Amino acid sequence: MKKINNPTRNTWSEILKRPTQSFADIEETVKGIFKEIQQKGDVAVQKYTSLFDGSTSVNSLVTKEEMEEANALVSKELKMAIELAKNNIFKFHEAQKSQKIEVETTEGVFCWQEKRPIQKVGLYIPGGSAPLFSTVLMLAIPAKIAGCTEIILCSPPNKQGKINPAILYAANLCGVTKIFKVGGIQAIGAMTFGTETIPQVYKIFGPGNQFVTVAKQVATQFGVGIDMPAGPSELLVYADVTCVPSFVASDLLSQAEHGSDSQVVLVTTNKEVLEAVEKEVYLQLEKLPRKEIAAQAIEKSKLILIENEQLALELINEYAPEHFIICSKNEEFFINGIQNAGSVFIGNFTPESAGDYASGTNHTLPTNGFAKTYSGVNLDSFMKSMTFQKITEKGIQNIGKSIEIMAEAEGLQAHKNAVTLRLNKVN
Ligand SMILES: NC(=O)c1ccc[n+]([C@@H]2O[C@H](COP(=O)([O-])OP(=O)(O)OC[C@H]3O[C@@H](n4cnc5c(N)ncnc54)[C@H](O)[C@@H]3O)[C@@H](O)[C@H]2O)c1
Ligand SMILES: N[C@H](CO)Cc1c[nH]c[nH+]1
Ligand SMILES: [Zn+2]
Repeated sequence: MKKINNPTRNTWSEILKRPTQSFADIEETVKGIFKEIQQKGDVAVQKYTSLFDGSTSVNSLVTKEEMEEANALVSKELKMAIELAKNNIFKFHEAQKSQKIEVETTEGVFCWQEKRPIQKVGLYIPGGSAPLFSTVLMLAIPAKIAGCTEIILCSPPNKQGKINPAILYAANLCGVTKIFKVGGIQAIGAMTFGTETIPQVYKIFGPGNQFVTVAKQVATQFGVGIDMPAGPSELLVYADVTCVPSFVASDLLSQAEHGSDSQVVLVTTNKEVLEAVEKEVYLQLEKLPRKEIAAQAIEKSKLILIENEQLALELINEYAPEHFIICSKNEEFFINGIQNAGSVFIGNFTPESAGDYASGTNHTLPTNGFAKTYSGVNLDSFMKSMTFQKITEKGIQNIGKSIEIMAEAEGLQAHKNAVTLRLNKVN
């Protein structure tokens, strides 16, 4: 872990750079694969599934038999754990439903806003390095609550052409319509353009590695919506003397183990805290089954000692972490001051893993600084707001003159006429 002592502000952006490849590094690869998918459909998808995932299976659609097999393979214990998580995620997202907003802005002028589900959605479930069946819950539950009618799912197969049974079990439990054994850039391309087998969708959701994330960003150039860039996991912890160093270390390692390109950062004003956490990280790392992956992320991670809490807060807002843990006696200061973070975890007994699995909040969150502008997945991600208006004769009399004047001032006579004709009728 790299220790950094009181970095000056002009060094922050360099220190806080993410260890992933840039958009430009990957864009051309994505565009090449997308072009082939547009031209050759399933054949191109199969070619890249074989190249990147080593699966030569021809049929990408998961069959009823495969679903039944998966159901039998998932243990009762795991099914019960999934049930608890599902209930909490459902409760939190169901509560995000909002009411129709209706306002009579001027007498006789009625404006209202209502939400409608996005009809066709595609969910991407990562499966390259770990089968993230928890992500199925995070995406399919709000999609169902929103009322999306076509919910398809893509996830990479293993070399035997199979998807992890827990992913299939969770998908079935949450009402996913169709599941396809396709991952990476080729999955995003297939959902963007549609193939003979995989339907085109209106919006693509879900996290993934840097290839998936860039592919989603490129997909927007072809008219598909995306939730947000949700790439390699990140965690920033602010800790003071009230923290438990072993807890902090366990949180840092929890995100480091996602991938060698994960990024974890500790910020503190206390040298002893910094050293105690560092020691704990290396102690715990030794015992992890995914030690090699986590070690690569830890090697690039940062331990930042900073002068005071105000500066710490400014640095954290500049970094805009996907996950932000606050372990401080001044937690209110950080809660009130945090402007840019995907999801915030407060106190010694709130591990980030709780949000990853079962507390109820969504774990599909913006990375790479996108927390400055994007929200994490929530119920509204699966809906659009539509506005409506109805104007009475009295209403057009009340606002018509203003519209005529404004239209004339913009030089748009036809706009003015649309009002004048009506005013002539009612006056
Ligand atoms: N931000 C979030 O909300 C969030 C949530 C969960 C997971 N994640 C992140 O998701 C990621 C999951 O990554 P993963 O790799 O395990 O699974 P993945 O499913 O995202 O990616 C695997 C796919 O990547 C493609 N691929 C691999 N190497 C390639 C190459 N050289 N060129 C082109 N394509 C290639 C393959 O097609 C493969 O199917 C992790 O980085 C994790 O941190 C983020
Ligand atoms: N931490 C990930 C989001 O960055 C989500 C996840 C799923 N499973 C475990 N973790
Ligand atoms: Zn995680």
